[in-house]
Amino acid sequence: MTVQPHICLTPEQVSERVVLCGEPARVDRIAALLDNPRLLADNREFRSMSGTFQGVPVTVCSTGIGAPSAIIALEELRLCGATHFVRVGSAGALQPDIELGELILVEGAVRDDGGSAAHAPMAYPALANRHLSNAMENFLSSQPVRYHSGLVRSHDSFYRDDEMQVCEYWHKLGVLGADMETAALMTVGRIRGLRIGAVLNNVVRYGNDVQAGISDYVNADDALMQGEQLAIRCALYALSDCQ
Ligand SMILES: O=P(O)(O)O[C@H]1O[C@H](CO)[C@@H](O)[C@H]1O
Ligand SMILES: O=c1cc[nH]c(=O)[nH]1
Repeated sequence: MTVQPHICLTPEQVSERVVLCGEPARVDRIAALLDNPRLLADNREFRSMSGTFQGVPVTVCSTGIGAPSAIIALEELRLCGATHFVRVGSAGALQPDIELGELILVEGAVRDDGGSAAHAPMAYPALANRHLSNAMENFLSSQPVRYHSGLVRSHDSFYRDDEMQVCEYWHKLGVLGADMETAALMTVGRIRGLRIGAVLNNVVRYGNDVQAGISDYVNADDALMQGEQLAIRCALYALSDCQ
């Protein structure tokens, strides 16, 4: 029985289907939608719970902020037998028509992070698994909400001196939003033969203050929490439905 060093889990505890999120507290909110939820481990940024959704065993694990810890979680969960992963994350919009609490279904990610670069040259794409994406699209198109599908940019820092110019650059190229882990998960996941999808909740309007937006999310603003709940349901339906 090998216990993985960071997530502190064994293969006996981990399901094939996993929901990933950055924030440890979000693990509890995701597990609240599972039957028979139970805490598995809580070490550093890696909090994990398990349960079932519509009869399908699901593990939920937080990855912390940024590519390095996301890759650690992904690799250790893979070594425990996980195969299908959906990231339920938050993002800042890079387009003005994306409202707070609206979701971005990620087709692929710009690899502007350092973690994925440690695993593959930059010419290698970061793409979502089409089965998981189709399942998420089926779910979202059945809901009375607006959502967006396309590219996001994964980065390593909000606090660059040229942050505004960087956002404008990717905005002009039609990228929908920014997060910090999706590109690394999709790159490393693809190399390892895993299925990776991502659905991101917009917590910052394009051009608005990132720190204020993230603070509203931390303070459980209503629209942002509704977006999160929808993203969680979307991920769980896709994981329980997808081959
Ligand atoms: O809300 P999570 O899933 O952590 O995602 C986003 O929020 C964090 C930054 O505030 C980064 O991890 C970014 O990717
Ligand atoms: O603007 C934002 C908000 C959340 N996460 C990001 O990476 N960027």
